[in-house]
Amino acid sequence: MDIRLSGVSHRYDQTEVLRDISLEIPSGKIVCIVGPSGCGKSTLLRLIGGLEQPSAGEILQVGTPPTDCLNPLTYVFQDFALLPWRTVHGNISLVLEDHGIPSQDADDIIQNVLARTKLSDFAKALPKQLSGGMKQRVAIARALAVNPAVMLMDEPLSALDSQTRELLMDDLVNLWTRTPFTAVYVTHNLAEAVRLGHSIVVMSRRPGEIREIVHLDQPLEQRGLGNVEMEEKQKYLWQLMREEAQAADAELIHV
Ligand SMILES: Nc1ncnc2c1ncn2[C@@H]1O[C@H](COP(=O)(O)OP(=O)(O)OP(=O)(O)O)[C@@H](O)[C@H]1O
Repeated sequence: MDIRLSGVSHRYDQTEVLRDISLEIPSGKIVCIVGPSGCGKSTLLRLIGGLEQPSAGEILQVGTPPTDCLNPLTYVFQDFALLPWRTVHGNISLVLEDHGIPSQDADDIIQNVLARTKLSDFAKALPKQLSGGMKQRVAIARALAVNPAVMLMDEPLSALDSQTRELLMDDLVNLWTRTPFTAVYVTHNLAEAVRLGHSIVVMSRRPGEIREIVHLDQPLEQRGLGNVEMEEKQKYLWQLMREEAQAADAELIHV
């Protein structure tokens, strides 16, 4: 299933947040969204997820979700959003219980997503026993359990230290390489965007408009640390963003 945004604009009362966003999110690709603080990235994700309706324009789901899809649009948040009193297995089973999946089928799904996220040995652990990186892997496993058409990822790695972030990026690349998934991935971090994005949407400061869409052809598994082509792309993205980020910063100071 693809997602197609056409002429999407959004405002909160007097504040114009997004202006005339037209964008395709093709099935099986990761589309990163970058832009200065407050330019409307999270708002855009909420609009795609149907949590809010755009003030203008439309957002279409084109085609059908994958078979066995329980939830076409599934979020992965920065703060993991795990229930502290439930084990890893219990946190994942919760979303399947919500859909009335029989327990044997649910167990099969949980074993599968735990294996894919390298968490099989931690099924009985509680969130407080896990590192930040492991907690986010649980959140990703929980998202995968519903076999979503599109994962909506709002700065999923930004609460983690830089080494853990690198490891999680490798995990996401491995996960995608084995079974491609579709994601809209909001980040402030340009290194993350060039490591994970098949395309990178660069937004202007608020009201957020698309300034440019940068396409990256190099396969994800070839984009390790020190990759010269990716460093060039990252520099280019920063050039695009620098003025917008400075201006957004100045605007915030004068609020
Ligand atoms: N529910 C809301 N009601 C009113 N204003 C809102 C609401 N949600 C967001 N905003 C405003 O909309 C603008 C865009 O917010 P949003 O969180 O989408 O930006 P962002 O690009 O994700 O920001 P950041 O990079 O800092 O996370 C901000 O000025 C914010 O204050």
